[in-house]
Amino acid sequence: MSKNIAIIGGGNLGSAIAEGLINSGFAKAENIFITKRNIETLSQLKEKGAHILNNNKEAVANADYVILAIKPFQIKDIISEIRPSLKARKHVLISVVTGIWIKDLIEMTGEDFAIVRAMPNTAIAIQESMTCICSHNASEEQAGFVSNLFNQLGKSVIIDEKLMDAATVLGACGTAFAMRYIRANIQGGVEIGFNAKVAALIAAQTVKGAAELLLTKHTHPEEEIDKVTTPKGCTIAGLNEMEHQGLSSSIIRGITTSYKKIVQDM
Ligand SMILES: NC(=O)C1=CN([C@@H]2O[C@H](COP(=O)(O)OP(=O)(O)OC[C@H]3O[C@@H](n4cnc5c(N)ncnc54)[C@H](O)[C@@H]3O)[C@@H](O)[C@H]2O)C=CC1
Ligand SMILES: O=C(O)[C@@H]1CCC=N1
Repeated sequence: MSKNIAIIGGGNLGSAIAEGLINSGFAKAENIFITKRNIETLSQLKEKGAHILNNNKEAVANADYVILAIKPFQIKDIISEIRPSLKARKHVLISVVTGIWIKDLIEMTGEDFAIVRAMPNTAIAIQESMTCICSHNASEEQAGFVSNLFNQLGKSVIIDEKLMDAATVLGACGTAFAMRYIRANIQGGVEIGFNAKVAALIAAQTVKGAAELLLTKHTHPEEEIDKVTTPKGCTIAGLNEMEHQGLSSSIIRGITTSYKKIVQDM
């Protein structure tokens, strides 16, 4: 029997999850119940056959798995609103809300629920997310279902909840960090002769190819670098200059600064 999935909050992430689940074939559109206060922007999902609602309780009542994809400041009110429709032995709650811990969710729902925290990134829109997952009270079947769900939307890994802030920085903020690296390549590419469009294509596909090498061959980055660097050649000259200017150090410091910001704010 196919499971019904409610997505509470059809914004950037919520609608991308719905789209990815339908496009991958993991869920039929008719098994998805997605909510938003103003449902007009969800018309594409409606055309595909998903249930578009502005009633969270109705979505929950129809679902087995409930994905919470709203902003952190909204979660308390929304859980109070849907709480009467939640049934402990029926519903599994999946929160992608940044900085909301399982203990916070238990305070809002009570002890009896299977609760999953997931940290995806915006590449979920094209089924290329990296999603870190941890769970509480979930049966093997429920945890397996959630892992399968996120594996349809990219790759997933199970982590300890204490690493969720670190996952947010490396996996979710990481998309922005990678974009800035690509942007710098475009700027450099224009300075050495390409127009911006061609420079953007070369920069993005080169970064994609480099990432695919590591994911496919399971090699260490330095092993791949050795294959590119001709002795006395231009690659090592450029790389060493980047390191003299602090490339690795600035990335490490950016990551640890983001991490300190999350830990201090939450
Ligand atoms: N953007 C990112 O890179 C990542 C975001 N997150 C987390 O995911 C969550 C959602 O993020 P986004 O999709 O980017 O935000 P968003 O603002 O695009 O989506 C939230 C949606 O919830 C809807 N909403 C507001 N009140 C509602 C209500 N009472 N009932 C139903 N829907 C309601 C809003 O209309 C909006 O469409 C946030 O908690 C964020 O921290 C997690 C990982 C990465
Ligand atoms: O910048 C932020 O706070 C959020 C967390 C993950 C991505 N965006």
